[in-house]
Amino acid sequence: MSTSMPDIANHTTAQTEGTLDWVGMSNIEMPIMLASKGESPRMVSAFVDAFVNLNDPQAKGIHMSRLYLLLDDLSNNNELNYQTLVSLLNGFISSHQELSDNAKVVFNCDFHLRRKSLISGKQGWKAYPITITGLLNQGKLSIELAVDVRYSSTCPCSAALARQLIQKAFKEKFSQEDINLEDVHQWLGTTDGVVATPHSQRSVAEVKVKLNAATTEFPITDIVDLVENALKTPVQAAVKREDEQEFARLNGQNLMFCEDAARRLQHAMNLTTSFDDFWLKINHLESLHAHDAVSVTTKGVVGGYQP
Ligand SMILES: Nc1nc2c(ncn2[C@@H]2O[C@H](COP(=O)(O)OP(=O)(O)OP(=O)(O)O)[C@@H](O)[C@H]2O)c(=O)[nH]1
Repeated sequence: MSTSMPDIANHTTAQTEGTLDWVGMSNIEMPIMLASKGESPRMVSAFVDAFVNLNDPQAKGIHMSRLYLLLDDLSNNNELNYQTLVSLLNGFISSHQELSDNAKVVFNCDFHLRRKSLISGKQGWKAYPITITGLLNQGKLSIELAVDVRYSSTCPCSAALARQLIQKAFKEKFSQEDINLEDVHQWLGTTDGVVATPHSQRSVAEVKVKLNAATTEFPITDIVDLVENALKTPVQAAVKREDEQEFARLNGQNLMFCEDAARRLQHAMNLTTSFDDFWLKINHLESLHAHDAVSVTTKGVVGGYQP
């Protein structure tokens, strides 16, 4: 049956000749069983990009269906882990002999983790947007994991300005003679006592790492833990009042410009040897401004990530 069908990709030549860096499909929707370090494999709803290069300047095109079916096989019969990702890339190339020698696959999804509340012992789900990218370029394998971690940042400048107003209100309210501990304590518990509050903002740390050859599992939870421990104020899932109060304390004790957050993370990332390279982008979605405050840094590897 299929022999009588026109096969443009095989039997036609290019109208205009030329090689192409990447040809394939993007945003393929697929459930994927994702394996990651320390977690049981779980089904994620992924958007996948699959590419090979087109080396033959005269060939009409690549065979999209072959890439799709290799992905579909992974989705149906296997789990996505370091080894199956490498096999997939090899399969992309071996299914395109004479046409391609480079392959790339990108998986985008949310990865859900149970996270503990700060004090109350409750737990809740948090979704972390992740991207896993596999690249086979001139035989060289490169696997990258990107994770977005949301947190809260309170502006140190705003905090200092608020403190100044609080000090001023205190001087206006009390004179040397009539300071009474109970009165001051009482007054501090009113909005007149804390006359100004600093602004804080929901913030996003975008982290990309190059996994090194010794890696056998995707270290998603390790990266999330590293970022959240360094920044101290991750957004929360289940929150009772005691958790909210602790969150307020942590915000007050971890005042951060976007530069502070980037340096904290840079320091934490430099302490681990698990990654060949890293790239960080800190986004403070300002509540003072309608624009964001942003900082970017990398490990500084020669020939590695560029800011
Ligand atoms: N290469 C290419 N294929 C496309 C594009 N858009 C849609 N397709 C379709 O992708 C389908 C699959 O192509 P192939 O993988 O070559 O399909 P096939 O010839 O049945 O499969 P093989 O026998 O394995 O070569 C074809 O029906 C193409 O028309 C495009 O922009 N480029």
